[in-house]
Amino acid sequence: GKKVYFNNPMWPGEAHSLKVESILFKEKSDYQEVLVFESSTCGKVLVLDGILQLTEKDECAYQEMIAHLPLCSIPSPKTVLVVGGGDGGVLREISRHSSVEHIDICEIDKMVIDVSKKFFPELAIGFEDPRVNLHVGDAIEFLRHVPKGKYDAIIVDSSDPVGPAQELVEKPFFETIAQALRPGGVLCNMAESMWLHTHLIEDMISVCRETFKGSVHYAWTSVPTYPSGVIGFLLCSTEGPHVDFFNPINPIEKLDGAYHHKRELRFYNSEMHRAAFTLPSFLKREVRLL
Ligand SMILES: NCCCN[C@H]1CC[C@H](N)CC1
Repeated sequence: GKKVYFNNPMWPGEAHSLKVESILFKEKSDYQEVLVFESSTCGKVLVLDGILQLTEKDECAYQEMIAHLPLCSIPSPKTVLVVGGGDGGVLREISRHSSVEHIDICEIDKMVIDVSKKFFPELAIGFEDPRVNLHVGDAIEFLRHVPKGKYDAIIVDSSDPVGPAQELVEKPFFETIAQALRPGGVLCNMAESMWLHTHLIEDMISVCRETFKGSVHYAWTSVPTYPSGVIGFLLCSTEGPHVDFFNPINPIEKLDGAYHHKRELRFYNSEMHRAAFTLPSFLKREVRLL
């Protein structure tokens, strides 16, 4: 029959295509168009406003890295906040940490949560953890009412800074994150592709260097279906007890919860953690990490 392909916009003039078997869901929420389709090669795919968010095949890389890079960098994370992350995948990973007692998640679009529960049960299982407190709303508003120094770790699992997530890369937002973290607390923020967004990364790093007086580092990993096949993370710590992001003080291998929800880790381990912070020379120069 007719070949139907979804084209994920990579950068002007570039796109990554996935063959579509069938469309499973397509509706507009109050914030964006939500699309789910069955692909020929990567399982089910979640798309928001035409931009690929995750596929069943490689979501493990993104969700495991964005959750364990921060949580394995501090001795005993207890309180965690997730900004975005409405598909539940990051929650699934956080719940591997038995030291965690309280998880807040602030997702602006309830349709993303409902769609994930229906089509991505292996991710939405994260919402079943009794430590999870769901807040549906704007994270900027949510963070305004958070007591100073409440969280050990904050994970910003956002979509691209266009549309609903635009404000999540601006300085005021990072300032509210810093005040919500305890001394020596950590932020892990999705930070785009080193091949496509070096100026955005440069801007984010300079804002974070002004805002987080501990340390600021860029890490990256392979997610084949993301633009250019890689995605980055900004790891920041507030002033206080030193955080050595390069050597996990709380290695996942020693956690009993490493095997959780009857699901083993598929991607993250302590070697991948260390490797994630090694950077190509062009990036070191671009973001003045030389
Ligand atoms: N929990 C999955 C969220 C995915 N985050 C983003 C999707 C769009 C990409 N260009 C960047 C990561």
